[in-house]
Amino acid sequence: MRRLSLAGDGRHLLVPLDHSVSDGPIVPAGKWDDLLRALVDGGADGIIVHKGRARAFAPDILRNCALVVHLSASTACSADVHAKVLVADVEEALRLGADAVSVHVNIGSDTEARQLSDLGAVARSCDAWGMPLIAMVYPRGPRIEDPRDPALLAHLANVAADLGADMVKTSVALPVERMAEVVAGSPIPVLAAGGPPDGSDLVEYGTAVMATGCRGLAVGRRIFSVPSPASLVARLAAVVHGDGGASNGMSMTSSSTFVAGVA
Ligand SMILES: O=C(CO)COP(=O)(O)O
Ligand SMILES: N[C@@H](CC=O)C(=O)O
Repeated sequence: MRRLSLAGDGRHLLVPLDHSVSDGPIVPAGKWDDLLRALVDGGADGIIVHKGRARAFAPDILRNCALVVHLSASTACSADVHAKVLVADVEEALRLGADAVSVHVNIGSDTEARQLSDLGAVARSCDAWGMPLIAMVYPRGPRIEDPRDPALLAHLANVAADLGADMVKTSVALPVERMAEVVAGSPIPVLAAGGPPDGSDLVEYGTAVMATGCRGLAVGRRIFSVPSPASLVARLAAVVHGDGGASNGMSMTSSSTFVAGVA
């Protein structure tokens, strides 16, 4: 777990890059190494990728940035986009040099039961190998009325903890201040997933989220779609690791037609 926090303060700035499976290319194929270098230079604590992608970049590119191998997948083309399935296992992640693995569970989806079973099985394997497990547990599907409800999100954090995850990554409550209730109800550290739902300033949002007691941020498209990811990551890393970040005002304009938007 220490490898997931460069400052050793138990806080984490993770950059999920699993969108290439769910939604399509996030940057041109030839730009992946540049993106990774920018994230590392900016001070990201870790990246989250699928197994094939982890094989595709130079092993030394991450230096002391942690590698989290994501074990779940679904695509936007699916009849049920919320039906995540396991596409890799802990042993494969170990062979790739992963510092942790992540599993995605959509609570409230039609396939929730199978996804919970998958999380339990991966947790068992993580326990056997001493592999840290991040559970991405989201309220998504036909039975979810308010995906930003703090009580619901606290329930999800407990699902993650009780099934054996070391950290839970989930949606942020609205209003953001009420994320403190989720954190207070969670036996394990909570990572806030995604950027502000209204598309507002990411650094200000991250500051407000960290103030609720979240142990870190996991932000993908609001980072990889800006022209200068390194400087944005540096500002977010400062927020996460404690000095509150530099001044706001960086352009959040998307640089391309690749995956963009907010969670
Ligand atoms: O956690 C995430 C993907 O795994 C969040 O990604 P975004 O920040 O792009 O919404
Ligand atoms: N983990 C996310 C991927 C990017 O948004 C998801 O599958 O929904």
